[in-house]
Amino acid sequence: MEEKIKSLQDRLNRYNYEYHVLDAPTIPDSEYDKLLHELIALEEQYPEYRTDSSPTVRVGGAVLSRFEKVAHDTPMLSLGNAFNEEDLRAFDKRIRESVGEVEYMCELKIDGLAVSLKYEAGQLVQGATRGDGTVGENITSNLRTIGAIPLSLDRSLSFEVRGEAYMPKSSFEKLNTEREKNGEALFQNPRNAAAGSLRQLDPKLAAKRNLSIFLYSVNDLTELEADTQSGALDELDQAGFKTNRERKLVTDIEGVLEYIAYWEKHRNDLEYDIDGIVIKVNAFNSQEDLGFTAKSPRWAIAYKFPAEEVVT
Ligand SMILES: NC(=O)c1cnc(N)c2cc(Br)sc12
Repeated sequence: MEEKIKSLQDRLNRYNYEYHVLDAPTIPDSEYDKLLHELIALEEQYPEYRTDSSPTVRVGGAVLSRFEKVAHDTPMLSLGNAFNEEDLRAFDKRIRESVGEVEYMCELKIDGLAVSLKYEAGQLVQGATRGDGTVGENITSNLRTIGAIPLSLDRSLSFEVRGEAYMPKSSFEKLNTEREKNGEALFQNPRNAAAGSLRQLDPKLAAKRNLSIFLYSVNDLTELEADTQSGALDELDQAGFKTNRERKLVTDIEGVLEYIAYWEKHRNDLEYDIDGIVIKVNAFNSQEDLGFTAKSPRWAIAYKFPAEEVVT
């Protein structure tokens, strides 16, 4: 019986990955639900086989009275900002004067909530908010309800990954329509809705909010072979994490400016909100040479889109 339960758990975790990470389900939702209920019944009968990484425990957990504070192993820093081409060229000049010619990794700046996920031997052991950058809140039970977050990895990796939890625009519209019907206050934007959802003390409520996540950095690189940001993101893909596929490696600041111009024009075609572009020096050895200021990395900058005129 253990084999049957284990294989059903693995099968459902795979389907979950296809649906939430690849956005390419291979079975209809009805089939997934049928198999999930079959597994729930079997785990009721044989609770000794209900492991922490079983797909049936995504929406478990008691209702918390408050969130425990957790200290981050290394601070979750913010980024320096650039508001125009001049700022970007100044950033590029400073980089090149310091470490010579570099490649840049361009990534969309997701308008959500920065979170940290910790894995030990391939198991998700902790999920936390950024908080003040040094101390965050333990919201593991809420983050476990996000389908795009793997509860266990195929490889027995022990590391911390960081990313941005967000609410897709379509889920935001649906949520506000429902809240309007129930006479509840509306959320101003998907970012506030995502933050409000992850602050729910009852994970069953968070589970209903259809949140997702893009992972974009690994905190301790010992477990990875990659020596560039581009390589690290590809390894996160292979490890089963959802990363943002619009990323682009460019060879100079002209490439950065082209990427920014493209997404300034096409950002509304995305299924999620972005508030800018993150530009990073791609090579980790150059990142190490450049280091950090007290507040942010010297090897990255956030280009902020001009605030959109609100059409009243
Ligand atoms: N791709 C990235 O690095 C990225 C995307 N979206 C964001 N909101 C942030 C914030 C920091 Br700090 S980095 C980053």
